[in-house]
Amino acid sequence: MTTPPDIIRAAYAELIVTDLAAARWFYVDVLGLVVTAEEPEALYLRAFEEYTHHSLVLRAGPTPALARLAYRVRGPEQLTVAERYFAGIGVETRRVAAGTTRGIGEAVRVHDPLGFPVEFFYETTHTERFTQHYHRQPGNAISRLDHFNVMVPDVRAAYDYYTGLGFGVSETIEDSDSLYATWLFRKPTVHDIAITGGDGPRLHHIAFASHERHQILHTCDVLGALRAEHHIERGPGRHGVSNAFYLYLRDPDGHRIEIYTSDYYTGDPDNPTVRWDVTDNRRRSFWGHEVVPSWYNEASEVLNLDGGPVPISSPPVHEASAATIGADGFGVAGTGENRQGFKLGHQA
Ligand SMILES: O=C1C=CC(S(=O)(=O)O)=CC1(O)O
Ligand SMILES: [Fe+2]
Repeated sequence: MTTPPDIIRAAYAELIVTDLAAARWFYVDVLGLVVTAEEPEALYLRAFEEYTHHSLVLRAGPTPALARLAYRVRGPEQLTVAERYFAGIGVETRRVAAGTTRGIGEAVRVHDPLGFPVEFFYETTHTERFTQHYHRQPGNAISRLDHFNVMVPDVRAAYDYYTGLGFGVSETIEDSDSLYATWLFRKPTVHDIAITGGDGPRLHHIAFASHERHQILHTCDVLGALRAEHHIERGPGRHGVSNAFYLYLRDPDGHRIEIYTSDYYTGDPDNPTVRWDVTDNRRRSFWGHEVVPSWYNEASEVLNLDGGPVPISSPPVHEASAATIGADGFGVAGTGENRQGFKLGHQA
């Protein structure tokens, strides 16, 4: 196998939204993201600390979906490295010209082994960093994109794929015979990508980071004041995994967005992996709050490199799921066509 591309970090995502005006209200008016560029069918948004052209593209389309996850690589020469690596593992690989996405240079796009549309790029149009433009920043100012979270039927296969790309493993949720979830990084924080077990390939969420917990709490107050509290899905709260203070929102199309702060540094080569037992009810919510079932079973479809939907498959039903355990939040009673609803794990 050839050398993998030198990935720096999770850099941007492109989401398909069915009502661009409604999405603009959510991401710009409510969350305060900065509009770098605006077209009749697309918005290019960035957070206050970012100087690359965008970290989120919202593109109008018929069905809500993830069009692309994009990682920035360390230099233009890494595009050829990426082409060779992904061709070597036998996945569809395409080089696209500069400007295929506004503000992004030449890039390599792949339909990765997990079924996700992923882009690797280096060149990007620089924009003004608004880090100290406090006069522009709302009370819930978001600083930067932090990570992607993807839902896949085979967590172990995703773990192997991403560690093969040179990602470090910061945390896991596991028991003696299963890996339920894992968090992997290239930048020296807890993760650039998290893997959640479930029907997939689907996008679980895109996460942005704020500097302060009060900025996250302000988003909750803003949504309450606007009578838009239904956009709050889970939290605010403190994660066990990552230690971050979190809030999960659903945008007008149902895409999940996390706002997150206070995780930790992982940049030393001997950074230890934190392994959570799946029955530890503090793993997802450190204060023991139950996780709402929608967080475990709803996620966004993904598109292939031609913009068509990618078929979804289900994970094998874990024998432990037949019991009511904290098997990562819920067990699925029964099997096959007898699958019942979901059982929430017992909160010890
Ligand atoms: O960013 C994250 C950090 C922690 C968690 S969890 O709910 O604590 O597992 C979920 C998450 O992947 O969104
Ligand atoms: Fe997250």
